[in-house]
Amino acid sequence: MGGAGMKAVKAGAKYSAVALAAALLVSARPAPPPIEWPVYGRTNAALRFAPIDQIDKANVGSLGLAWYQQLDTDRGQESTPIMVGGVLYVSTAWSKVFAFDARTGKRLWGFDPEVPPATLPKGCCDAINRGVSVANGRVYVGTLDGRLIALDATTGRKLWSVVTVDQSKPYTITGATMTVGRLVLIGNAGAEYGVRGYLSAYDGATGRLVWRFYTVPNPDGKPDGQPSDKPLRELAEPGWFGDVWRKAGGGGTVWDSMAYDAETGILYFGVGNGGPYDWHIRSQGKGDNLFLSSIVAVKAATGEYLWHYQTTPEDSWDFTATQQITLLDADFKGRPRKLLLQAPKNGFFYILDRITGELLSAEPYAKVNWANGVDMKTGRPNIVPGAHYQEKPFLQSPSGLGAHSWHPMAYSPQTRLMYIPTQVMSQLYARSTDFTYRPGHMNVAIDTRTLAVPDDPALLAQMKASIYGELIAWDPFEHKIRWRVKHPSMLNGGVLATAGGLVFQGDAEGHLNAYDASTGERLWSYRTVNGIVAPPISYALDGRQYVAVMVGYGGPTAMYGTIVPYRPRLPGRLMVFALGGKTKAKPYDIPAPVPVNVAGVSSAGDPVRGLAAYNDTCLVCHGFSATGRYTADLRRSETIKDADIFRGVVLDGAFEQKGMVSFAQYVSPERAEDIRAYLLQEARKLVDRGDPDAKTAPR
Ligand SMILES: O=C(O)c1cc(C(=O)O)c2c(n1)C(=O)C(=O)c1cc(C(=O)O)[nH]c1-2
Ligand SMILES: [Ca+2]
Repeated sequence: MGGAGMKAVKAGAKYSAVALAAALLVSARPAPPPIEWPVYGRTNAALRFAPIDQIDKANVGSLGLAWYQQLDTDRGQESTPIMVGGVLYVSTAWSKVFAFDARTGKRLWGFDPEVPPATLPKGCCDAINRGVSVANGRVYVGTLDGRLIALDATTGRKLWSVVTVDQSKPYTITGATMTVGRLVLIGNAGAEYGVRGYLSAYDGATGRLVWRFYTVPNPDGKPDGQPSDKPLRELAEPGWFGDVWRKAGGGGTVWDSMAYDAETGILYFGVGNGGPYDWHIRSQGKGDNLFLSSIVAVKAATGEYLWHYQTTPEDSWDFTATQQITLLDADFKGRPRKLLLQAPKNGFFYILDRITGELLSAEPYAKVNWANGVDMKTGRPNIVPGAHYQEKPFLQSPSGLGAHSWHPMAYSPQTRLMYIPTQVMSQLYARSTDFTYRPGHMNVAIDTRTLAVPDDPALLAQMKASIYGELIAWDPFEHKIRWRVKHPSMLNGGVLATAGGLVFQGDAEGHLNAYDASTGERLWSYRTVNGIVAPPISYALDGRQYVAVMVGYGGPTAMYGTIVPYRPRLPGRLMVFALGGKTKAKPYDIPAPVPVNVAGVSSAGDPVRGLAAYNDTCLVCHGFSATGRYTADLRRSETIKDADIFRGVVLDGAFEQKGMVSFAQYVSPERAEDIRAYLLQEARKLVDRGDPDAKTAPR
């Protein structure tokens, strides 16, 4: 018997009869052996299933906080903690890395790669990082500004660092690294801005580049001297047209998922959307634009191409196939097969034969109106007329945020269900009539003005009600949702399934929840106050099962201010739970909402031009219609009251230390004044409405 059961009994006795009964159940169970969470998806097949059952349906009610650590950043925390050798390794916003004793929470070391704040405007989605990999005594992290760094796992000392991107271009890195044998793999991001995507494999001991797989053709028409040359020449190049993609780089960033099958030596990775979005602008409305929105299989050792499956040919919608790739050996139609499962943004759930790439199943797991199913003979979606939004705007489901984004899903072999965190949201896609490629800017080539938050309270209420999140229990073999839980907001946490018959997920409102994996009944909930987007993990040490999660809301939700509940930006935390845990987290210091005060303030700028400039430059962080959350609410900012002060912030970088760097290379002084005029207009709308936002406090 390990100590865990006994500890739980003692703790339970202090609390309630229910907790005591639950803890007694625990003590009847053999203590779990040590079980690690050694890689991003727990195994390289990425089921995110923890084979530990100490915490189960009967006793989860007595789960409590064992320890926590407050982080030094209040931006989005997306990382999956890695637990090996009794140490928890996490990355945080700004690509920092920390090591903690997994039992006690004692901090062992920290590493700050000192990412320049000026990197922030190069990225779409906050200063996030999804995690490290740990192998051969080293910890590997990709940094927002495009470096790959190896640290000594014992001391956190830097061993080597290489630049993996052209830092003069708008590349960023948000994805977790992955190690396969002696190789460390890292992708990059930036398809919204204009880059060419690729995946790199480095020698983990030295940092030497071993191979690189580019996902779209070289705009110069030259070979790269890499294993992607041949498939790009033979398969991809004939399907790209015109010049716009050459300037913009084409997109196809590998910003999230990878999976590895050690038995076959095959590496799988997901490729992102096209840049710019509109296929008619990007490629003259012709060609499939390989390998955009594709799952690609290569030999891990060499990067040699094996097969690909393109989920969204003719991508015009930011439909990435970078979402989690899960490898599963299971019976499919009565025959044991090696399967690959993915729920990409486009709303279809795909099952492929992972050896041959053959498409076995493609069924919608969410509302899909851009395609009438997938043709199983050709593997192509039947794209509906009008979905390309050329004649008129198209109200599309799913939205560009995806029915499912990077937030990890989990599969339980016990229930044979896939638990997927989804978004219920449609998006009005409208053609941009005046697109010209501008280096370093957002280069999406859609009209973002159609995405404005409505002023009319009734329309706004309608919009809010139509956008939310769900956790669905998807039966991949019967194509049915077995249960669903509705969340008030979209973009909730990633998912963990455990052998205790439980599914854990955090939500945007800041609860960590445990559900019955069979029914979806909520059995336990812990209020963190901050929001959660990261996935929980579970491990066992000294006979005690732990559940760990990074807490801290952020990511692209900043764009959707008014349509998600008000959350002030709060410092992130790593929180670790166990049965009978009784640590009390210190209450957050929650700042009061700032009232709007623009009486008597005027501007010589033009608010209409200001809106266009704002959407180009400010929108991604400060939100549609300036309603953004998690960054300064510009309608309440003192800076908009004075032209000189506003210019000082926008053009001279007065708030650089907060991450608001100078935008002088993107915005002229005249345009800055137009933006100020637009912000004053939006602030006055708040005043006219009686500032309802300011009354909303965190629940
Ligand atoms: O095309 C890209 O390069 C790219 C990168 C990223 C990223 O690096 O996080 C996201 C996206 N696209 C994207 O489309 C998207 O919806 C998204 C959501 C998030 C997030 O962290 O929540 N990142 C990204
Ligand atoms: Ca994207």
